Amino acid sequence: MTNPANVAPELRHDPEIGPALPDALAIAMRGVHRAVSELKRGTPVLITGVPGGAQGSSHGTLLVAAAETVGARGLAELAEGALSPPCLLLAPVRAAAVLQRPVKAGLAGAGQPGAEDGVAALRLPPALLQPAALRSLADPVAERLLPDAPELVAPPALGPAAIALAKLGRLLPALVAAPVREDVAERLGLLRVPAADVLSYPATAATTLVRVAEARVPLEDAQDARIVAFRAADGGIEHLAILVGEPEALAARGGAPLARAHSECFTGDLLGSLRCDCGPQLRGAIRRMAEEGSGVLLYLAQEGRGIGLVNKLRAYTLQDGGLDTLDANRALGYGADERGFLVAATMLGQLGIPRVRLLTNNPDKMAGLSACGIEVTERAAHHFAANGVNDKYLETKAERFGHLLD
Ligand SMILES: Nc1nc2c(ncn2[C@@H]2O[C@H](COP(=O)(O)OP(=O)(O)OP(=O)(O)O)[C@@H](O)[C@H]2O)c(=O)[nH]1
Ligand SMILES: [Zn+2]
Repeated sequence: MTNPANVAPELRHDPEIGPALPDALAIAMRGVHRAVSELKRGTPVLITGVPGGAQGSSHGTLLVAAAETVGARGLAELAEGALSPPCLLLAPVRAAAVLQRPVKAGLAGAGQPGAEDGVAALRLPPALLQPAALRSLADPVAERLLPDAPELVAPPALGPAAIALAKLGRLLPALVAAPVREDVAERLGLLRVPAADVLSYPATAATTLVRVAEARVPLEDAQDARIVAFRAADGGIEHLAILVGEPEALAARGGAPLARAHSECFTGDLLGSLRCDCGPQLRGAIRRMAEEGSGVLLYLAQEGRGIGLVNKLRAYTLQDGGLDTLDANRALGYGADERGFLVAATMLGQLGIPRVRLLTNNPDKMAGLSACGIEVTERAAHHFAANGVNDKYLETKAERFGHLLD
């Protein structure tokens, strides 16, 4: 079941050939994908269109480059294409850390998707317009003494879309930005991406998932298991469903199979990291489904609660410095939890499983799946004993994320 609000009415899925994507949607997704790639390789891009403003005019276009990746060439292009001196876009919490004083949240774009806390902008003195200084401004792990103090300026209207684009690339949400000289942008062949396409990308990718492959994979803990792979229509990130027994048959009879929406954790699931409880939760869920005879585990490509593995490693370093798991995410400029539930709901819908008993301690997962059209008939608690390393992590989940303890 998908959230009808997020599905274009003319969009239909054919399991044989994939989704029949309207051209406009396909072009929009491709454009966002390309823009993310440009940012990751340090190339500036243009974000177009102020909501309710002068669409397509140079005032409605923002030239941006990711602070984390931009090098000398990218900065030279940015300087050449900028109509006025560039500023640095940051999450307000990161700006406050740089300035060492409180910064009011919601300076621009508060309430827009992808920018829940708004955006702050810092004026960049010339000494800070170089790659190492920008990385240091962007990254709390790479902080060092700066030669010149930046100051707050009014953020551009397209700031939230710029931050959202960096987050899609799992980059630090920090971008050098300036209004653009259209003639220079044209000459440099810089890519343009509409802000609206960036902001709607997560919902579009989630609702255009298709089943692309499936195989029987007997597991140590569940002999009768299959893996079904799902891929977004733009060829983006892939998600897996691990089916134990025949949960679809149970669902077809009106039953609610055991289900778990498990976010990928490379360190915990694969390496047995003691910092979290993901490994025991993954294997424990599969064991429980095997004991019961059936169940479905959605293995979601949402590493680090949606901030990606690289940022999760940064968050771990911040946690070693004293922050908890929630504040570490925030210090990086990310939200405490960046995951959405539309992907999981779409997968369940396509598997023909509209109602589930959900293995989780996280009330947000139940509410999120319900909001996307999946009926959660019951919560099945999913606790594992602390291991001496993850004790504080589990405490934080209970105290600050509201995870249920029973
Ligand atoms: N950012 C960040 N992510 C973490 C940290 N520790 C674990 N994770 C990630 O958190 C996710 C764990 O998610 P889940 O176990 O599915 O969900 P949950 O919110 O704990 O809820 P449950 O269903 O009760 O387990 C994985 O993507 C991990 O990579 C951390 O310290 N920081
Ligand atoms: Zn983990």
